[in-house]
Amino acid sequence: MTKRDTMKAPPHQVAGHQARDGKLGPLIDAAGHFYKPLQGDERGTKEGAFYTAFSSNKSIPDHIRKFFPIFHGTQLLEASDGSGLHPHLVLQDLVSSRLSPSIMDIKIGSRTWPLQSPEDYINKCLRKDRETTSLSLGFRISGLQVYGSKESGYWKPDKKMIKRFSAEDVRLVLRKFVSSNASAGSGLDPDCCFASIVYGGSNGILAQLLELKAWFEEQTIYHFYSCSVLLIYDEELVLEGRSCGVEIKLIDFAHVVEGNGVIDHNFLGGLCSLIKFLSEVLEAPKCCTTKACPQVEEKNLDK
Ligand SMILES: O=P(O)(O)O[C@@H]1[C@@H](OP(=O)(O)O)[C@H](OP(=O)(O)O)[C@H](O)[C@H](OP(=O)(O)O)[C@H]1OP(=O)(O)O
Ligand SMILES: Nc1ncnc2c1ncn2[C@@H]1O[C@H](COP(=O)(O)OP(=O)(O)O)[C@@H](O)[C@H]1O
Repeated sequence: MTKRDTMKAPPHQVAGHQARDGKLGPLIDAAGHFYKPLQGDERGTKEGAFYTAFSSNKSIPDHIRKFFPIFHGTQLLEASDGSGLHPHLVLQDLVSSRLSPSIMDIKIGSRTWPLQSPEDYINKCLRKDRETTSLSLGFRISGLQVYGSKESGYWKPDKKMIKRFSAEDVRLVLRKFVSSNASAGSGLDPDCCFASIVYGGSNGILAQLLELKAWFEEQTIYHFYSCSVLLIYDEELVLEGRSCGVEIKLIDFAHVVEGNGVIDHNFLGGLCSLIKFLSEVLEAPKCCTTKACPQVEEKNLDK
């Protein structure tokens, strides 16, 4: 059996290029590695160069480094599209240790392209920024899945639907992401059962985003265009009242450029906006009364 035979497309990928229908996309192995193929043109090289420089940059504090996937170098592997050997970034698989992960990919920044990009690329990105909430909110949802139950599986809206999300849809989806009744086509008002444990608390997503924001208020090394924050939690752990599986991670560094002593206002602005939206969910949680959230209540009573 070759190494490629033991690999598969990531079952929990929520956005980006996918290894299906003979296309080039990421692969995972059973040892917890996520292999991202270097994209053609200069994007792959740029992302590889970013990971290499970032990994050895001593000025990155550990409490910030933990928000980035661990980088294990590059490897030549049989590509998912059958085109033969292709260089892949070997990254930490951020979700392999989870049973039923709920994940959201949020592309940060009202501008997703660096100033020095070619004109046709700028036009393409500008169109997407205008058609989505990037320009109006400073971020856009690129993909998501929310775990429902063994029976209902995941709510994973398709790409076309996600691209049409308005600001109001984003508000709703951020509530659904932490609700126990967020299944497909569910017309129910999201119960936000998990909001306080996933978004709130000292280890929750808001606290982590604020830690990241504090770094962005100071760091002038990099400007992160078209980079995403992944929000990840595992309902199994949250139902046990544990916030340890709640994480944010930054991914997608194909368009990172040098900061040259200037604050990354574009990323920082998007981050502040996202923080505001999540705070609003917590301020009006409409949840976790005994009635609305029996599962959490039962577990807590058992303790
Ligand atoms: O190729 P497309 O049109 O699917 O665009 C990709 C984007 O998909 P989208 O349609 O915006 O959801 C894709 O976005 P997501 O990761 O899916 O949010 C990336 O922006 C990708 O850019 P790169 O790999 O970072 O250079 C984008 O690839 P490039 O446009 O840079 O080739
Ligand atoms: N290290 C990782 N571990 C697990 N999943 C990942 C990792 N990196 C990316 N992903 C998944 O792949 C998707 C696309 O990743 P991304 O790096 O943005 O690729 P692309 O450049 O094709 O847009 C993300 O939305 C996420 O679901």
